[in-house]
Amino acid sequence: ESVQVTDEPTAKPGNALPGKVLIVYLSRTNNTKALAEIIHKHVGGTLVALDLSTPYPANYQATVQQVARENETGFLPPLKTKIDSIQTYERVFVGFPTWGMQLPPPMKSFLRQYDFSGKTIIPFNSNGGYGIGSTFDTVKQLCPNSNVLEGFTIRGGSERDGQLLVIQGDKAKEAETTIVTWLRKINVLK
Ligand SMILES: Cc1cc2nc3c(=O)[nH]c(=O)nc-3n(C[C@H](O)[C@H](O)[C@H](O)COP(=O)(O)O)c2cc1C
Repeated sequence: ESVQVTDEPTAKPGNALPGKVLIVYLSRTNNTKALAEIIHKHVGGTLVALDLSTPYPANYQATVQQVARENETGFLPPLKTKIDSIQTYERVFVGFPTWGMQLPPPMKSFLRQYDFSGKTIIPFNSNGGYGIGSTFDTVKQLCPNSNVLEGFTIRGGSERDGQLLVIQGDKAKEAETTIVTWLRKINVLK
């Protein structure tokens, strides 16, 4: 089962808007997880890692090939993670890497599995240097009755080139600064 962490923001308490927040992220090499933790520090809420019933292979190339097949066939991998009382959340942050220039299949599973009507959806992304691809557009397509806010994207690792967790140390501090600027711009932080 995934670990769920619920608490108030640790940074500048009182600066986050009222309303229950859920932060759900998919992360293989922990770059997107680092972004999720920064958001959680400032906004609070419930932090949840998206885990699969059957994890992807450890091997990178095997994973790339499996994801390509899943994208071609529209296969939605079953999730181990279950969210209790999703209807109680007003704002849902969804974090994911770019995989094959698309939204990773497990995040497609998540967005298809629950009803996000009337909620605010806030995407965030890390990628290997090729950008968001179609990921943000797919989030909008899968949440037609939600208010999807401007997303956040940053360069993360490049597993293909042996770069795993990059968003740490000075890079995590830089990411925090740009994330806080973005959260203010989209009016999630005062
Ligand atoms: C299966 C797979 C496919 C990927 N495809 C892309 C891609 O199309 N474009 C890109 O910029 N990065 C791609 N990447 C790199 C990841 O987006 C990047 O390393 C990201 O920071 C990983 O996030 P994570 O550490 O949270 O797993 C891919 C990585 C994996 C594992």
